[in-house]
Amino acid sequence: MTDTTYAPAPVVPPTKPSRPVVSMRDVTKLFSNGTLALKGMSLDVRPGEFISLLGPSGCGKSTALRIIAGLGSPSSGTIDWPSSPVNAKGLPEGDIGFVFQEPTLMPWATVFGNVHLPLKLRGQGKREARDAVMAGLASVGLADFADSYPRELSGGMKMRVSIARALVTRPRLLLMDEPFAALDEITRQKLNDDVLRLWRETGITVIFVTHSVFESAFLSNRIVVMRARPGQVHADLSIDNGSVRDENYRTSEEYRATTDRVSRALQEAIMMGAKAQ
Ligand SMILES: Nc1ncnc2c1ncn2[C@@H]1O[C@H](COP(=O)(O)OP(=O)(O)OP(=O)(O)O)[C@@H](O)[C@H]1O
Repeated sequence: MTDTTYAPAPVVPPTKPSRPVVSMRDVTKLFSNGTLALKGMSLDVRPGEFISLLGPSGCGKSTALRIIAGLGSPSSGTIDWPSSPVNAKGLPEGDIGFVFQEPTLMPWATVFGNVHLPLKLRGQGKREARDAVMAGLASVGLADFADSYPRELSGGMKMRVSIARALVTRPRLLLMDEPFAALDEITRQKLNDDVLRLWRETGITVIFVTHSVFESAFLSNRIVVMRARPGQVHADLSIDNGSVRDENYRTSEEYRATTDRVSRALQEAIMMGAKAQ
């Protein structure tokens, strides 16, 4: 008879289920012109996720993002920000950064002035905000351009300023609505790398709207594929493959397999949207 001693089971601390950053429940959006932009959309966004909303034109990606930002309200259903302080209107206060497709910089203000704006609106003068603004500019590689004006910058640099401005208040949630769609491929890849680095360094939660299978598969650990007529969630794909998303990943078999999987889901979504027409 052998005397078998078993190693004690490792003690696994009970994981506290973290509250979602955003919780959408059965959200429908009917615009006054009769367009049903979203129907029955439910989505729980967990802390630290990088989610892409991917889908054909008109499937309601931007509408969903605006509702998540508190910039639009659902016609029915609910939207909650369970982890954020909310103001008297029930909207999350200062906890969400938004980056649009256009950098929307103030042309008359310097790069410093543009990034300072959200802090200025909170009552912080230049001197008080200086460290935060300069740290924000350094995080996007633009510390040397603080005194430049937007007209002196390339498209990619303007977008970097826009990202620094969105992050300067240290929001918990960053919403990005096709931020790189108008940029050339090389600049876009560089900015994809930068966004991933910022996501890793800050632990921020990101929701990223895109039309691009390749961009979504490179960036996200979860892809919500939407379909149109009416806009709704078609598939919710986990892309958490543990791989480091770097230059090697772009040419890896794993990335190719992921883009195939995402492409198939998108094709299905497009076909079902077309049938519904
Ligand atoms: N303010 C509005 N009033 C009326 N209809 C609207 C409004 N905003 C969006 N829509 C419509 O709602 C639907 C969803 O639009 P939305 O912009 O959310 O889609 P999207 O998936 O972001 O599209 P795209 O990829 O082309 O930007 C579309 O049919 C659009 O025309």
